[in-house]
Amino acid sequence: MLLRRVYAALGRSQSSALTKFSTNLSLRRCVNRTQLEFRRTRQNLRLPRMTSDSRSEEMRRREYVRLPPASANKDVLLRGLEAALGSPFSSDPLSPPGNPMVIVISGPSGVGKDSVIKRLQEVREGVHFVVTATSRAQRPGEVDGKDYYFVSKEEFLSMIERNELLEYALVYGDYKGIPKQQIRDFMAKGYDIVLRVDVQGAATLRTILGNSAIFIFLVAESEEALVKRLVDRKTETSEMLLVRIATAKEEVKCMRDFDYVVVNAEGKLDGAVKLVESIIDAEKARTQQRCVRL
Ligand SMILES: Nc1ncnc2c1ncn2[C@@H]1O[C@H](COP(=O)(O)OP(=O)(O)OP(=O)(O)O)[C@@H](O)[C@H]1O
Repeated sequence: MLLRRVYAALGRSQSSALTKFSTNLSLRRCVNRTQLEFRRTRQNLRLPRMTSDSRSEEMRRREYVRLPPASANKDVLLRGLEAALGSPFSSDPLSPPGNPMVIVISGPSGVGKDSVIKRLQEVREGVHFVVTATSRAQRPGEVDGKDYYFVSKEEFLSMIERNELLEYALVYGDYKGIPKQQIRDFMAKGYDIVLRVDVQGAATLRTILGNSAIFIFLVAESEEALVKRLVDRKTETSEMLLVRIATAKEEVKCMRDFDYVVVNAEGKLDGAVKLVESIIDAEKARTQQRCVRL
């Protein structure tokens, strides 16, 4: 229909004249393509050949729609083009609205998950880091609703029963889980959601969310760098370090199950955060947006 209008506005003679005299190669290609598409559309839709009635209607339209010359006043030219096309130009955005998304950040212990997320929240607006619910006792200095949602074991079990958790795990005798409602609430406000889980948690989330979420695997630049970082943190005993390092060696093998890998190199935290931001931006530019349903 639109192509027919264009043809009506141009008229066959003008159309071929445009093709003949256009020195702009891309415009010529565009015109050729338009003509080809018009022919194809006609064939695909099996549009009826013009009857004498429809032909006279086209003739009438050609008389009414007189395109102003390109040298005309811009407003006049725009109105003329709109009239020829039969509808006003819309100022609505042409790109799809960037859906709020769920970003799962995982990686071996000590790689810098907390550091990257903390920095990401400082430099980027519209990102909500989901506060995990836990049945663990509150430690001095921890803030309820900021570090964790502290709930009793009974409360946690009833949350499981009511299917209120996206994923949960029993870690050293304490429950930890991701409340679904918090994700729904913030997504409804347009926030992108960041989840921080260990590698096993990420595998569970992949089963639940499939490709609707983005999975990012954080790594250090080398095994040696990771070990040094863990040692420097001075939060683990030698035995705990041994377990964490052995686990990390296994976890790195899961990298291929993730969508992206981001290197958090020594002293280059901002570089890693920038790359995470670029991933989010690129995902927002996808023509086929991921869509999380909980
Ligand atoms: N790019 C970096 N360069 C140097 N040190 C870093 C970098 N990123 C993080 N660190 C440091 O490494 C240590 C571990 O970081 P962090 O606690 O964020 O890791 P994590 O992956 O959240 O660990 P865990 O899973 O054990 O909680 C911290 O002392 C942090 O300050």
